[in-house]
Amino acid sequence: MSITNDNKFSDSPNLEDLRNSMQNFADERDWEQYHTPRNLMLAMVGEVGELSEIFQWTGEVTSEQVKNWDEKKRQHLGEEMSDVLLYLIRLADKCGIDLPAAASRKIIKNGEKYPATKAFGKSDKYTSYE
Ligand SMILES: Nc1ccn([C@H]2C[C@H](O)[C@@H](COP(=O)(O)OP(=O)(O)OP(=O)(O)O)O2)c(=O)n1
Repeated sequence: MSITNDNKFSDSPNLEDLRNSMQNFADERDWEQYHTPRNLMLAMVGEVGELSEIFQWTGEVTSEQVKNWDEKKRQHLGEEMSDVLLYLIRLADKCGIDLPAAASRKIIKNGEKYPATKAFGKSDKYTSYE
C-alpha cells in the first residue's frame, strides 16, 4: 500500500548549501568561538522546546488540521523547525559528521531493523520481534 503525500521539498538549497550559509553566518559575526559542539547541541534542544510549545496543550492534531492552521501560525511552525535543522546542520559540521550521508545510512539500517514483513501495521520496538 502506498501513501500519497502532496508535499514536496524544494531541490534547493540542499544540506550542503545550508551548512555553507551557517558557516558564513558564523564567520561574519566572529561566532565560531561560541559554536562549540556542546553549545550548539544545547541551542538545538532549546529550539526543540520552542517547537514543542506550538503543540503544547493543543491535544492531538492531525496533519490535515496543521495544514489548515492560519498562515501566521504555519510560518511560526516553519521557523521553529528551521532553527532546529540549522543548529543540527551546524552541530554536524562542527563534529565532522557528513549529515546527509549519515542519515542515508541510518535509513538503510532502520529498514534492516524494521523489515516491513515484521513491522507492517505495528509500532512495536524492534526488540519485541521474535
Ligand atoms: N549564537 C547564535 C544565535 C543564533 N543563531 C541562529 C541559528 C538559529 O536559526 C537562530 C536562533 O536565533 P535566536 O536565538 O534569536 O532564536 P529565535 O529565532 O527562536 O528567537 P526567539 O528566541 O526570540 O523566538 O539564529 C546562531 O546560529 N548562533
